Amino acid sequence: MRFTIIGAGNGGLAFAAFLSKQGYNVNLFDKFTEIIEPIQTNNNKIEFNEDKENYSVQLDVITDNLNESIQYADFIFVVTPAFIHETLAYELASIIKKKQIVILHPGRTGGAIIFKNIFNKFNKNNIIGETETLLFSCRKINGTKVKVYGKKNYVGLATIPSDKSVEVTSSLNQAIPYFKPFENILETSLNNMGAVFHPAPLIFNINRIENKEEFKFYLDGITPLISTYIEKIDQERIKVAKAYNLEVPNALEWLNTKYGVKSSNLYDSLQKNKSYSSITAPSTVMTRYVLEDVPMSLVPISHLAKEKKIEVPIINSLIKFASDIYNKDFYNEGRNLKDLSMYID
Ligand SMILES: NC(=O)C1=CN([C@@H]2O[C@H](COP(=O)(O)OP(=O)(O)OC[C@H]3O[C@@H](n4cnc5c(N)ncnc54)[C@H](OP(=O)(O)O)[C@@H]3O)[C@@H](O)[C@H]2O)C=CC1
Ligand SMILES: O=C(CO)[C@H](O)[C@H](O)COP(=O)(O)O
Repeated sequence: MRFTIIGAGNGGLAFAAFLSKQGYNVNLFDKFTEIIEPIQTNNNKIEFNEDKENYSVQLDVITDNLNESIQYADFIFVVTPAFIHETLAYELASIIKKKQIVILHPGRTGGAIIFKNIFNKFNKNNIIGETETLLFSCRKINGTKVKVYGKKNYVGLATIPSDKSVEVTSSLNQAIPYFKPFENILETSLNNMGAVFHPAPLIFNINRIENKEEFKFYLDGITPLISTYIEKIDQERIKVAKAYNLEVPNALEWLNTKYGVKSSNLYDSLQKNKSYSSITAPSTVMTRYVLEDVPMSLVPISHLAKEKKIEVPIINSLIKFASDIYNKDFYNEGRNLKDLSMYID
């Protein structure tokens, strides 16, 4: 199996190193010269660190040429914030080859639909998959090194068409044995925990971020009251999932299955999650925690609710609040997933 990874950021570097270590052929693409240059000048070598495991690998190709990067790939992993999915889908649609499989790590809410609709315009029938979240909790600590704070026990993966989820997951698991087939992309999309964990704490701590205060996002940024608010967002997400006949875990259960954290309440569980203990708050308010997770996560969840006439007042008020603070119209700029029903057979 040959892999192309799009996005040499935190997750892209982690996947590239993980796969290269096992001898897989990996091409890494990023559009920004300043991102790829440090790796090129390091002789294509990147470093992976997780706990006591530390290794260095040499990538086959690192490039800012998308066409070159995908030439021989069986799997194309998109490991970027969801706000560039649409642009990327157009770029890929014109050059992708038959049988190449695209996997979004993650799709956030509805990423695979965005890709599928754009690929359809180009008469491309490639399988598109999306995961519920990124396998790794990780950060690049310099231009060539990634630190992995934790790996989920497993990550749900679904494809369009949905009857390919099992086959794609089992192929991928030969290389990365952490994926579990989900029913369809509605299940991955409604298990999007970024929607639950990211925007609210970010907004409630925005003054600290503007003041350049360094603090731990999950440990210090989520206090008991903020945690209670997060649970309300989570309850609305679960209500929406129920309207689509889907049972999704609540945030507490999710932390337990993904990270093995055991606790009776969400605040305590977030505090106890070792994978979260080192994650610092973003250094700027222009962060994916809002710019990705409001328009690409909360907004499509809100649209899914509207479709089923489900009330999600807290999610809607958070979208409005974030829009007012950021002086944007996230609701209208975000994903609306009006074609969803075509893809959840
Ligand atoms: N990192 C983590 O622990 C987790 C991440 N995720 C999700 O995984 C996905 C990937 O995350 P992560 O790897 O951390 O993302 P990064 O922020 O590291 O971004 C990945 C790559 O995309 C590039 N990028 C960012 N913005 C743009 C843009 N506007 N145009 C073109 N390229 C851009 C980045 O470049 P640049 O560096 O210049 O911004 C970077 O090279 C996201 O959806 C995220 O929410 C989910 C759970 C955990
Ligand atoms: O458990 C997760 C939800 O997707 C992430 O791993 C967690 O949110 C940490 O990653 P980040 O804060 O970088 O998104």
